[in-house]
Amino acid sequence: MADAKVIRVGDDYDVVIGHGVLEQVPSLVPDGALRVLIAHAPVMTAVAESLAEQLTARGLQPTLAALPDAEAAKTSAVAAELWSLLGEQGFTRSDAVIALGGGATTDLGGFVAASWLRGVPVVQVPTTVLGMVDAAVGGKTGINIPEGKNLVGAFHPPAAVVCDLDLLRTLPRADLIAGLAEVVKCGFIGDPEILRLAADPDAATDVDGDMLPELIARAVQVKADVVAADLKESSLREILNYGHTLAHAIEQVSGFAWRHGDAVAVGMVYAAELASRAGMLEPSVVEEHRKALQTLGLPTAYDDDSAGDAAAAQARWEALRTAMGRDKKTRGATLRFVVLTEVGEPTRLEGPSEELLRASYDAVVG
Ligand SMILES: NC(=O)c1ccc[n+]([C@@H]2O[C@H](COP(=O)([O-])OP(=O)(O)OC[C@H]3O[C@@H](n4cnc5c(N)ncnc54)[C@H](O)[C@@H]3O)[C@@H](O)[C@H]2O)c1
Ligand SMILES: O=C(O)C(=O)C[C@@H](O)[C@H](O)[C@H](O)COP(=O)(O)O
Ligand SMILES: [Zn+2]
Repeated sequence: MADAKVIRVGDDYDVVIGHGVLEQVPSLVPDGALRVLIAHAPVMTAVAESLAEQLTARGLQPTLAALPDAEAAKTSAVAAELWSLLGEQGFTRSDAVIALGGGATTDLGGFVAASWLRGVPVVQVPTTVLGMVDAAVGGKTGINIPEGKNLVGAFHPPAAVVCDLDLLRTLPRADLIAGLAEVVKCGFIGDPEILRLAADPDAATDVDGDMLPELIARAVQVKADVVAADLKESSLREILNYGHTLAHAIEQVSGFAWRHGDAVAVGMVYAAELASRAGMLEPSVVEEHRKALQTLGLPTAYDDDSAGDAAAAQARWEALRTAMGRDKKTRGATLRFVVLTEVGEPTRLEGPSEELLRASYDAVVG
């Protein structure tokens, strides 16, 4: 096994990043656990079974639960099924959950751990780039409801996060690239060196090279520094939500046909357009967003499918505008956006006018 990198989140837990680090998972299950739920993405069944064997060899009692794929896992029905399973199996407060999969799996697994007996330990084992750099780190857990994305959830920091880069070998390229949107986000909000490194798309997407682990580690470091200072998003943590106001609306309105990372890419261009039109950001930095994202193969425009139908286009905008009103940064009727004044300098834009919201949207509609 090549050297693993370990990033500590505050005084709380480690994020282990490297090839072959999956074997560390059993030793990271907190002492005192007897029963361990492995909630996993369907594609991770073989990995989950092998992990279960390792846990059994250590005297633990694993239970496997294959979740529905992707966003279909993040529902109250799936959470309720797992609560029943934990109840049937007699999981106590010293028992633990392992979430093994992409961000949807770690969000759901984390939420079940947060809510079972008001909180049992969770070891997060992300298997997508997005899960490694973002979803599994920082303790935001949650599910979707018909009214919106991530509207129910809890802050529940993990006991450990294990990012085994070997698992990325089977990840479809489109999902790998979507995960890089959150890496680019970290470049724009906190570590501009990421943007320089990510300008080489071949290196950035090579699972066996040195660049992807470097990008993953840098993005985790940005997130670790932020959540260590402001776990519950009283203020600073909002910067991790850069691009997410429109992104979550796009995901919701498309019925989750859009990948989260792809939507975040468009959402960042939208936030940059807003800031530029509000006189807070140089237009050249808006173009820098488009270039950084397009270089990696990420979308920078939203195709609203209205094909010249003005009424359909207006209805789509209204649906997105309603969904943006449910963003967690909104206060009362006031929309609040994370925007930049320059690369690496995030701030907030509060209560932009409807005209500004719409003009910036028109600038990102493909
Ligand atoms: N809690 C947070 O802080 C946070 C941060 C960012 C994103 N998120 C959430 O994360 C979710 C997006 O995560 P995602 O992009 O990982 O999507 P995902 O979990 O839906 O996974 C994408 C696809 O990849 C498949 N997959 C996962 N790992 C694989 C592997 N190693 N090989 C082959 N296929 C694999 C999955 O089965 C799925 O079909 C969204 O729900 C988003 O809201 C949460
Ligand atoms: O960790 C955070 O804080 C983030 O905002 C990270 C985001 O990338 C992530 O998508 C998060 O789930 C969004 O949270 P929400 O509070 O807007 O639902
Ligand atoms: Zn995100």
